[in-house]
Amino acid sequence: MDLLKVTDLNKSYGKKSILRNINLECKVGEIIGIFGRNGTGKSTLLKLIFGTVKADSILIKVNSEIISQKAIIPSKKIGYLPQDTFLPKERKVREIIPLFFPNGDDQDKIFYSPQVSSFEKTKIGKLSLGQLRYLELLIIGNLKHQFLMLDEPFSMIEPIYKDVIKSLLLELKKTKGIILTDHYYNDVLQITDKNFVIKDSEIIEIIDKSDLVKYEYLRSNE
Ligand SMILES: Nc1ncnc2c1ncn2[C@@H]1O[C@H](COP(=O)(O)OP(=O)(O)OP(=O)(O)O)[C@@H](O)[C@H]1O
Repeated sequence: MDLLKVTDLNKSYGKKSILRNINLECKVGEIIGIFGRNGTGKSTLLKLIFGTVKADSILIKVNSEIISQKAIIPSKKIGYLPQDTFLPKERKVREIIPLFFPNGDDQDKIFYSPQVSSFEKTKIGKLSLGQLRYLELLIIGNLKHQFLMLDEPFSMIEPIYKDVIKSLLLELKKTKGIILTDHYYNDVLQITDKNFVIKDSEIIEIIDKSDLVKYEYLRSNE
């Protein structure tokens, strides 16, 4: 199984240490959840692994191959779902899909995915937040990357689409490794294989929800 290994990751902004001595691994077939209070560095961690924020130090390996931060995007080994939408509002869904997938078979995979026929004629700007996030995940998830960094895939999503997105992520993990962060911890914990919390710039593996209380992400274990 392919393995993404991040070691010796350090990031500061000015004198403020955001992430210190972070080591993290993700295998194809795994979904890893990252928790942490606002501003603890979750988005920064994903951007560092995707290469769009420069680290003070970082070693990224896919299997035995070392990949510099600059080489990550061209390598097409790691995909990234940003917190904010990246699709143009004025275009219809069915116009967008061929822009990402020139090949007809690849396009069909998206067009025939659950729910897509119900909104393929809609403009991106008119989609519900759930439809939009699901479409973004379908696009990112069907590109060829072995690993995906997903920043808040469930944020503001209505329950029906949360379930559609969870099913999609469980399907994607059969062929990819996924690292995601989201404050919707119950949804995250339902689909993850391993979980971590970032606290005081360090990353700590957690076993269950009670650890989220222990590390002061949650107030009580409800
Ligand atoms: N370009 C930047 N310059 C200076 N500080 C920054 C910059 N980007 C992020 N930060 C700081 O780094 C810290 C981590 O930010 P980050 O967005 O990674 O947090 P987060 O854990 O994803 O938060 P949230 O849960 O609110 O999304 C914050 O204190 C933020 O203010």
